[in-house]
Amino acid sequence: MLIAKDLWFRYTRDWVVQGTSLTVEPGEVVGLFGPSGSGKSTIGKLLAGFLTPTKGEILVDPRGSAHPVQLVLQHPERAMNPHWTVREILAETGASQAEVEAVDPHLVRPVWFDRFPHEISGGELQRVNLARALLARPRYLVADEISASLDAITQARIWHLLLEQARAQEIGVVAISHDPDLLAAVTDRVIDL
Ligand SMILES: Nc1ncnc2c1ncn2[C@@H]1O[C@H](COP(=O)(O)OP(=O)(O)OP(=O)(O)O)[C@@H](O)[C@H]1O
Repeated sequence: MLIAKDLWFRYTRDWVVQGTSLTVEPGEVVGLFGPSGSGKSTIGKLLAGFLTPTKGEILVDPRGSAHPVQLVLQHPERAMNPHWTVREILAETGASQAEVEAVDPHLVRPVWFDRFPHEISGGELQRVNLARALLARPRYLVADEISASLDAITQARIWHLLLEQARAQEIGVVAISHDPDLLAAVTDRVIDL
């Protein structure tokens, strides 16, 4: 279980996260909804350990994973070295070549392995980003607006692939979005900030 207990956080003087608590079960998909500036991305970064709460605590059952909570962001190109091929980007997780080549071909098409990020589309690059997060064998995945800049068909495809992997590997997912229709379609329940 991923448990956040009474989280408080501020970057400067004002509190951005004020006493948020949540739990995510293995395999559960929980939505985080709220208006712009309500602290959704900050909570995502706290859950993934990119930020440390000013008050409160986060408890994670790692179940054997060295990186139990992975964060996937909206702009994959900002999270990747543009001079690396897709193969090198996936191997950054410490995965062997055999593990990289065993990635679900529905998620990463083998013809992309030797291409650079600018040689595949934005939706395809987001699939590589997702595959990289999954190769780290997370128990929980925080998906922060991962499909916000994609067209409806690509958005549906990404979520279908993510949910399929999450179900198969019992990964708990926190889906951050300002789109209530998307959250209704992909989550088991939604926390409204
Ligand atoms: N690095 C930072 N330094 C200072 N303030 C920040 C920083 N990052 C975010 N903030 C502020 O924290 C508040 C919450 O931001 P956050 O990005 O968590 O909100 P959000 O709900 O994800 O918003 P959006 O839906 O617009 O992405 C905002 O008022 C923002 O200006």
